[in-house]
Amino acid sequence: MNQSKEQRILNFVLQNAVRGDPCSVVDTIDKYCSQKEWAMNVGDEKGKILDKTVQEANPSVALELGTYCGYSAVRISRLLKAGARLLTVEFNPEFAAIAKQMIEFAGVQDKVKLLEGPSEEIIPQLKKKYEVDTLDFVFLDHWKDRYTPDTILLQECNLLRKGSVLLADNIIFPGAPDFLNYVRKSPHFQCTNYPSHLEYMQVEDAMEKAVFLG
Ligand SMILES: O=C(NC/C=C/[C@H]1O[C@@H](n2cnc3cncnc32)[C@H](O)[C@@H]1O)c1cc([N+](=O)[O-])cc(O)c1O
Ligand SMILES: [Mg+2]
Repeated sequence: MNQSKEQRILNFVLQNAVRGDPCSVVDTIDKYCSQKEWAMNVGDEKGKILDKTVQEANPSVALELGTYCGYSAVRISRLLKAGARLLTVEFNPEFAAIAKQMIEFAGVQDKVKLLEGPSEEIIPQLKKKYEVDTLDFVFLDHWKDRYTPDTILLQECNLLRKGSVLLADNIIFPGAPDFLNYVRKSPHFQCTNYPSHLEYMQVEDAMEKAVFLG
C-alpha cells in the first residue's frame, strides 16, 4: 500500500540527514517540505521565534501539544540544557511512530518523551504519572480548537507557575481566534504577538506568547 506523506518525509531524513545531528534533521525536513511536499511543521521562519522563546525560557520541563512528525520536538530539544526534558503529546499512532523514529535518528531521545494519546487525557496525568511539578514552557501546535480548552485544563491541573511561558503557533492561519481572545482578555496572562509567515508559504501567520502571571 502506498506510503504516507509523513513516511516520505521520514525516509528523506533517514537518507539525507546526519544521524545524531538535530540541526541537520530540522534542515532536511525543511528542504523536503519546501521543495517537494508541503507539511504542517512549524518551519524555519517561525522556528527561529520558537528557538528564541525556548532559549529565553530555558525550561527544565517543557510540553509540546501536537508532535506530528517530530520537527519541533527535535528543534526544541536541541536547545535544552543538560537534564532538561520535553514531553510531547500525539494521539495519531501513525504520526507518533514516525516522530519516534525522527527523534531517535536526531539523537535527542534522552531529552524527549513522546506521550501517545489525546492531550485532554494526558494533561491530567502529567503530575502523578509523568512526575511533573509545573511546566516552564508549553508549545501549542495541535488542533486549533484545542488550544483554549487545554490552556484552561493546564491551569485546572495546577501545571502552570508564575512565569510559565505558552507559545502558540498559527494565530493567523489557520487561526486560533478563541485562544487569542481568551489569553488576551485574561488577567492571568501577559501576551506578546510575533508576526511571521505560514511555513514554506508567503501567507501571513503569527505566533502568540502568553506568560502565566499566577
Ligand atoms: O492543523 C494544523 N495543525 C494541527 C496539528 C495536529 C497534530 O497534532 C495532533 N493532535 C491534534 N490534536 C491533538 C490532541 N492530542 C494529541 N495530539 C493531537 C494531530 O494528530 C497532528 O499530528 C496546522 C495547519 C496548518 N495549515 O496551514 O493548514 C499549518 C500549521 O502550522 C498547523 O499546525
Ligand atoms: Mg502549526
